[in-house]
Amino acid sequence: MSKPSIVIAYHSGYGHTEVQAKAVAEGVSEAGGTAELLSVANVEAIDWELLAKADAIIFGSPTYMGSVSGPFKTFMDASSKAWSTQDWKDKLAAGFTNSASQSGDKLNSLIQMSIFAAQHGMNWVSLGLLPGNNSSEGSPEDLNRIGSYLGAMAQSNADASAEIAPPEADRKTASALGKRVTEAAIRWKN
Ligand SMILES: Cc1cc2nc3c(=O)[nH]c(=O)nc-3n(C[C@H](O)[C@H](O)[C@H](O)COP(=O)(O)O)c2cc1C
Repeated sequence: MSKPSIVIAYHSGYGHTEVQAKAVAEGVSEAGGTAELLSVANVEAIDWELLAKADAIIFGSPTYMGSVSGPFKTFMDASSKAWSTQDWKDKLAAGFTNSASQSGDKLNSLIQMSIFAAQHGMNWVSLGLLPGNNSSEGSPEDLNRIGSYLGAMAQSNADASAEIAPPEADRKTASALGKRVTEAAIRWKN
């Protein structure tokens, strides 16, 4: 069986969400998938063919003003052409987001992505990790330290560069999402 093709369609204004996207890609490769990083920053340059051929699409956006970023929303709206022909129907989907605050209303971005995937007839894959850092035994180094279920969340201090933010725990959480989607895609293809 050929390797599942997983496209990571993301926007990142200042590089932090791109770090998360690259960590997702690492998880995909580790689990035996082919990861393609696709920036959607320029809607005119999006490779729609690549998306149409993927087994799974993992969506990623920073949370800006409590929702997905403007460029990511432009990509969502431009995908209405693929929606009209149901190009992405029955593919797997998942999502990740990053913002400065611990919450920062990141959940809203993941909800937007999951509804977007449903409109395309896709099957949403959750994060599949228990929450970390939620007991006296926990620590900020825990996997899923922010305690998300719908997708992978990351938090980047507003004054920290993408060299150091988001921190390692959030990068590992993003990799775990890439791994989970790839494993699901292998089962889905069988
Ligand atoms: C226009 C704008 C709006 C933002 N809104 C939020 C927000 O609603 N919640 C939050 O926690 N952080 C917010 N932030 C902070 C970003 O989410 C954070 O800096 C993130 O790491 C940026 O990711 P990027 O480097 O991939 O663009 C906002 C930043 C910008 C530029």
